[in-house]
Amino acid sequence: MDAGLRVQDLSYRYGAKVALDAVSLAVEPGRFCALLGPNGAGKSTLFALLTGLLAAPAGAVHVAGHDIRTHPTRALARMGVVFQAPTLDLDLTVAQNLRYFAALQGLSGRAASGRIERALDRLGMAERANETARALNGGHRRRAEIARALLHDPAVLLLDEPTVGLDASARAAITAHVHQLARDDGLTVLWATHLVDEVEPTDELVILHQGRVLRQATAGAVARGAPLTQVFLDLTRAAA
Ligand SMILES: Nc1ncnc2c1ncn2[C@@H]1O[C@H](COP(=O)(O)OP(=O)(O)OP(=O)(O)O)[C@@H](O)[C@H]1O
Repeated sequence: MDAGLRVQDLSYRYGAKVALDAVSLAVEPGRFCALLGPNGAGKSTLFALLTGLLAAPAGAVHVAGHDIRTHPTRALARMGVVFQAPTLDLDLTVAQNLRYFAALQGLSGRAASGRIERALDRLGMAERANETARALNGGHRRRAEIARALLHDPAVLLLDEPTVGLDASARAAITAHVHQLARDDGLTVLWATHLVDEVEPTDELVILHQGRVLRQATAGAVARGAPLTQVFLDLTRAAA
């Protein structure tokens, strides 16, 4: 079974506004793919299509081999999602937040406890399980959300600008954790961002601008020895 993520010729428009124009990309298991685009590039629209919140009139999405259009339940069962807007209940503890989500997935009792423990451990959050979400800093809240997205053991993890609003050290820690999840656990990761410093040279890189894919290769191959920030600015300016 193909555990990766495949997007083929995906297009979407809001009225007359074209938000995505024939976008294709593929991410293999164990790979971290940065979807890099300036504001308005179409990243959130792409995420909405990948998660079934919007339906694409054209194109196809396969999650771990399952077509989101014909087998949405199977496709979504293999996907973990961290949306841009925070969604923890601040009055609950970290563990309670995760237990609530586990219950929605049909997991309870010892099975849920084991998964919660493992997921928190993967994000370096085990010792914070009994703190309320409100007591956590922004970085730890984000890590709790990522742990929650891993509870049902997805093959594909989508994160939509997960470091928005975090300070530099929290950003670096979260970016490193998610790279490690791809590398060590074989997760397929799609990480949307407009911040070039979150991309490592060996990452897959998809540069999205005004709904179109401008480049797709490893970050090192896209940069070709130049600073990636400059390459990104030059590409998006030239296509403006
Ligand atoms: N509901 C909507 N109605 C009309 N246009 C929309 C709507 N949502 C998004 N757009 C437009 O579609 C394009 C893509 O927007 P989208 O939010 O997907 O980009 P983004 O890359 O996620 O941007 P950001 O980084 O600012 O979140 C933009 O030009 C945006 O103005």
